Amino acid sequence: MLVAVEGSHVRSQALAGSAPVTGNVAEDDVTATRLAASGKNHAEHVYAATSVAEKLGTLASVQHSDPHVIRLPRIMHLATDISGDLHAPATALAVAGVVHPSAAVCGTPTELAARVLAELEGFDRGRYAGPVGWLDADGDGEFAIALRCGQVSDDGRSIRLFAGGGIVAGSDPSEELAETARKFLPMYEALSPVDRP
Ligand SMILES: C=C(O[C@@H]1C=C(C(=O)O)C=C[C@H]1O)C(=O)O
Repeated sequence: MLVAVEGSHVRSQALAGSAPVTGNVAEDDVTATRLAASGKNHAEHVYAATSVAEKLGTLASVQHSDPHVIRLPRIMHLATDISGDLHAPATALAVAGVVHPSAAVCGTPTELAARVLAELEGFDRGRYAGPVGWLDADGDGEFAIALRCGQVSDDGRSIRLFAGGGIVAGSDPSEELAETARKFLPMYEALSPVDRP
């Protein structure tokens, strides 16, 4: 979740550092313990959490939890909850505009990382990692990052899926590729012609 604003209260959850979920609880428990103890994943996570806390810190007095593991159906992540009270009234949209893009999707420092990615990636990210959410008439609302989605071609005959991962010193290219492939699974399943109950 990128940002939620309710009155003067603001919160965010930074996710970065990943490991597979198999559905075997005992195996996943071991993986979660390893993820929480992994120096490389912790370093990656700190970049993401710090970037959110710093950006939010320009608008609010913030506090944050310790990193903890959250499990999704196919993947688990290190998560840090960040919250605070806004110094001055701001809408959820305005806060999202300040916090996005965080290091989790763009790298850090933001401007330099965005420039380097534009030079090196060799393709247009399109709507990758765009914030989506809602906003009410008072400015309260909630925005999440639309990650691991796809864009249907103009002729409606193909879809291009996007997913990525945080690369830090100590990242192993083949592991990062496997992690990125895992991030596509929900979309593959949603798009699969196989009937599911
Ligand atoms: C960059 C993506 O995901 C982000 C990167 C993660 C990671 O590298 O561990 C985990 C969660 C997201 O904050 C993506 O899915 O494209």
